[in-house]
Order: sequence, then structure tokens, then C-alpha cells
Amino acid sequence: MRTNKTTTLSLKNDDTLPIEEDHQRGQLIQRRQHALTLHLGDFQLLRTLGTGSFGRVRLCRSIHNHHYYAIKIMNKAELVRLKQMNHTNSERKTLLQVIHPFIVHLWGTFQDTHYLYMVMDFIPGGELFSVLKSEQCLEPHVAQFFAAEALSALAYLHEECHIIYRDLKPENILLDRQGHVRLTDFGFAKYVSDRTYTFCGTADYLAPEIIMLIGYGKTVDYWALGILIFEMLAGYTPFHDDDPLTGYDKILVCNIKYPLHFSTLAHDLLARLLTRDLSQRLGNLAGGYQDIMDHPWFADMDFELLAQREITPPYQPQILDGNNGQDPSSCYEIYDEEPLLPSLENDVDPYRHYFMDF
Ligand SMILES: Nc1ncnc2c1ncn2[C@@H]1O[C@H](COP(=O)(O)OP(=O)(O)OP(=O)(O)O)[C@@H](O)[C@H]1O
Repeated sequence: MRTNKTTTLSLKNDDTLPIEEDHQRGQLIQRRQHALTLHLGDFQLLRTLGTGSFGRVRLCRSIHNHHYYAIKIMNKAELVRLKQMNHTNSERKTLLQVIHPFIVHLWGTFQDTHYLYMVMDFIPGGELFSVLKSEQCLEPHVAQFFAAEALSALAYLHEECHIIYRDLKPENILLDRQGHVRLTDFGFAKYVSDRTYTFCGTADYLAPEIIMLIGYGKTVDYWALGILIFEMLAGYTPFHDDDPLTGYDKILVCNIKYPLHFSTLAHDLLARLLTRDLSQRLGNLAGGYQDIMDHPWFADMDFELLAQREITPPYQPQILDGNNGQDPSSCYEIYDEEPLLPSLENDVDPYRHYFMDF
């Protein structure tokens, strides 16, 4: 079983193309931008919910409406050092553009001398990673539900936004109060009209076409969906190796040992998702994502009701309501805290021009 979180691989700086905006989305972005002029003084900063390669996400509470939010805080000097300016701007732009019941909602962004801030809905149920860690593996109907909601979000990103997500994994799948999925972390999401070449993602979840550097598109998300379903059912990923290079070899050879308890239907679906042959991979055929939804493993799933959040989640996170001193973020791991550098009015900010939209 996987007990440690996986880290994402870094990206080249030139990876991101501008995201195209249709008229409606453009208006929506403007609405959000104009509606919210935020700064740190609007929030009481509480504990860290999660850390990542480029920053940390902290629980906070609005001093105005007293609602909880999650703020992703990224150190500008560090982003510039790691050449992550384009990706960070792209993450902001993408998240402002997407609106979907299974994707985290970004309310707005701001910056001070040292940091960039992204204010999102606080998703209180914790990571799917934590559920897997405590349950070891999931009952097929539970895995089916999480996979179906993740697939619904991917289909929306691909078909309506022309965005590939590129970092599907249990760490990036959060659960809301009712137990519905919310995808977070759009740091690798990219608008792609045809194909892209960047080597990025998370080692265990990389598709063969990413490793082979031959160019790829949305097919990589459907490969990752196959790895996710395998991990939920088995409790481990199919190609894991402590040495990433050996892991990449295993992905390229693609010889999967299915646990005996996998049903024939699960085996069949995964064999069709986890195939190197793109002309065979489900999601990349004539029927697109619908072919995955129509696979018999999902036979008893009504994807229309699912999209309306009308299917009762099979797993309800145990959430405290935040009143009477209770911790509303008890589903999240405890992290060491780091104080923020104070932002003084006369400070010179050498990085502002990189992040003009924040
Ligand atoms: N909206 C949210 N509500 C609650 N917790 C969140 C939210 N967004 C992120 N988190 C927590 O913070 C963690 C890190 O967030 P995120 O993945 O966006 O950071 P990152 O720096 O891009 O990480 P990575 O190195 O994985 O790319 C998540 O795994 C999750 O635990």
C-alpha cells in the first residue's frame, strides 16, 4: 500500500500556451475579477491543509462573512527561481475559467510583496489519498463512484474547455461535505488544441506517450484514470517502483498483474484504459469519453444524475462543523507551520511584473 504522497515532477518554463476564452467565459472571468478585490487582511489565517512543490494551502476564515476558505500561498521568489511563472499564471487563468460541480471553485487571487494567494472554496472532507490510506483499498462500488465523478470532470475539461489536466491522483481529489469529488491543483492543466510534449505529471501516473516524448493530448488523462481505478481497487499502483526510471520501464513494458479479486469487468476496463496502443485506448476512440461511461463496469451508474450531484455518495467524510472550538479541517493531516514573511508597504517587489494578473 502507498503510505507516502507522490510528488509532482517539475515542468519546463515554456510549456504553457495562452488559454483561449470564449465570450461567455471571458465575461465570467471579468465578473469574478471585478467582484473581488481581496487582500490578506480580509482573512484570519488558520492551519496548513496541505503542502506542495510550490507552496502550501492554508485554511482561513473571512473576517466579513465568517466562511471558511482554502488559500494557496506561493512564494514568488521561489516560483521565479524554479521558473514556474507561466504555470502559476496558467493555473490561475484555468481555474477562473472552469465551472463544474466536481472541480474546486476559485474565488479570486491577490498578491503582496512576497507571495501569491489563490482563494478557493475550502473542501472539508480531505483527500481521497487519506481515505485510501485508512481503508487500504476501496469496495468496487465506492471506487466506481469516485472514478465516475472524476471522469465527469475530465470529460468537461476536455470537451468544453480543451484543457488536459495532467495530474490525476488521489492527492488531488478532495471530498466535499457530502462525499462528492472536487479536483484541485491545476498547476499542470493546459489548454491544448492538438498535442503537447512536456514531460510532467506524477511518476506512477505517467502515460507511456509522456515518457516516450512523442507528443500527447487528452489520452494521458484517461490512462491516469485507469491507474486511479487500479489504485482504488488494489491499494497500490500497477507500475510503482522506488526507482522512478525502473518505474518508467515498467510503464513502457505495460505488463500488468491484476489482483485475483478484480472482477472480469474491472479487468476488462483497465486493460482498455491501460494500453500503450492509442488506437485502442478507451477515451481516444470514436465515442470519446462516452465509451468509458458506456463500459459495463459502469453499467449501474447514471451519469446524468451523477452530473447533477443526484447520486448519494457511498462514503461520507466525518466532518466537524467548526463551532465550539471544533476543527473543521480534521480530515486533513497535520503539517509543521511556517510563518509568512511580513509584507511592508515600502518593500520593493522585484517579481510583480511576472504576475500582473494576480
Ligand atoms: N480547496 C481546497 N480545500 C482544502 N484543501 C485543499 C484545497 N486545495 C488544496 N488543498 C490541500 O492542499 C494540498 C496541496 O495543494 P496543491 O496540490 O494545489 O499544491 P501544489 O503546490 O500545486 O502541490 P503539488 O506539488 O502536488 O503540485 C492538496 O493536496 C490538499 O491537501
